[in-house]
Amino acid sequence: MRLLTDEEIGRQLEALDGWSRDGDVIRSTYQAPTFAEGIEFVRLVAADADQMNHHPDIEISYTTVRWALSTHSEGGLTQLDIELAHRIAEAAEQTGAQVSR
Ligand SMILES: C[C@H](O)[C@H](O)[C@H]1CNC2=NC(N)=NC(=O)C2=N1
Repeated sequence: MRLLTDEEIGRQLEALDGWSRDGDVIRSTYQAPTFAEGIEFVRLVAADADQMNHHPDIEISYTTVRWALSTHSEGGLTQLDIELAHRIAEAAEQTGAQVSR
């Protein structure tokens, strides 16, 4: 999978609420209603990640879930990171997690 251009990344991030670029990584922070729902949120994304064979960095702190996406094998951002960010947004909807700013 090829690296995305700066322009491709910027344009696609406009359609992803709560995500921002930090160099070779895209990041977001979500708040889940409860710790258990935060874990369920992570569990749903874990299943998607295994299916895609593309895995996020995850930091869980009580009801706060922080995500960092990058394609390690390419050393930057690819379409897989954008796709996984969309799947995270869907899992958030299913578990009541909200973008945190
Ligand atoms: C062998 C396997 O395909 C690789 O280790 C995969 C697994 N998941 C991955 N996830 C991410 N985010 N980047 C990778 O380069 C990557 N590589």
